[in-house]
Amino acid sequence: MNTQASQAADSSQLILALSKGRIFEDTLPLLAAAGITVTENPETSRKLILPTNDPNVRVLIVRASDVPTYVQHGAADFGVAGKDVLFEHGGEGLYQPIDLNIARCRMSVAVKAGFDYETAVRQGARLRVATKFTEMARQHFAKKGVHVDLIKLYGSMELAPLVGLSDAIVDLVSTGSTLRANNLVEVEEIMDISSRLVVNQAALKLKRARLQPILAAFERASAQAK
Ligand SMILES: Nc1ncnc2c1ncn2[C@@H]1O[C@H](COP(=O)(O)OP(=O)(O)OP(=O)(O)O)[C@@H](O)[C@H]1O
Ligand SMILES: O=P(O)(O)OC[C@H]1O[C@H](OP(=O)(O)OP(=O)(O)O)[C@H](O)[C@@H]1O
Repeated sequence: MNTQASQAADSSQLILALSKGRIFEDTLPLLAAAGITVTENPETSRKLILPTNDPNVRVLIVRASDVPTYVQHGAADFGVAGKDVLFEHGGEGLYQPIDLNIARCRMSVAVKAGFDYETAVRQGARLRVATKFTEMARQHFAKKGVHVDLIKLYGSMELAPLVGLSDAIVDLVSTGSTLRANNLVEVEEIMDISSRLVVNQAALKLKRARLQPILAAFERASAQAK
């Protein structure tokens, strides 16, 4: 077992997986409610394992889409991940007790202004859809009975319809300003998105005494923030 995984396996140690940016920022107040302060800032530190005020609690800084993988394999005991990321991962090996109501947005279909999406769908056209969220898109269009060719991208999805790579995109929308700035319009909302706490199923049993007060504090703090 590697060092991180063996740290996670030590029942006195708790390892939390977080991504930099909005999830890290929005999780800080929840950690504070559990009496935990992260003592280094991932925006300025190059460290990937951050200490906290509690010598038994450490934070792993990972890509947002990698959080479920670290927790599933027990390299982290718990983590915070968006519903979008969990949907793509599938949730295997993860206990998902709490919707933290942070990083709220929605998953939507968007097209270039002027593209008649409704007519294309009604006429049974085969649509080219660019997205990072291929599982979400696959299920959405299968449910609607729309034939699609999915084009996997890893970011800047908004560009695809502008340069003729796709007819539509499936992406996250919050204020809508990225769509507006790129002359795109939202034509369908697929689902509301927020982030959830995810816990390794073995850690939940073996470290229940350590985890339970933290889960309870997260639950109280996220309910207050609603
Ligand atoms: N504009 C937004 N407003 C609110 N929440 C958002 C927004 N965009 C994404 N999110 C949520 O925050 C999560 C983390 O987003 P973030 O931008 O930090 O990671 P990412 O760059 O999409 O992931 P990766 O690094 O794995 O490609 C997303 O999975 C989603 O649930
Ligand atoms: O509706 P808005 O408020 O404009 O937010 C939507 C944007 O937010 C996300 O990108 P993000 O800011 O996370 O950038 P990234 O995809 O490069 O990480 C998403 O992929 C959209 O591009």
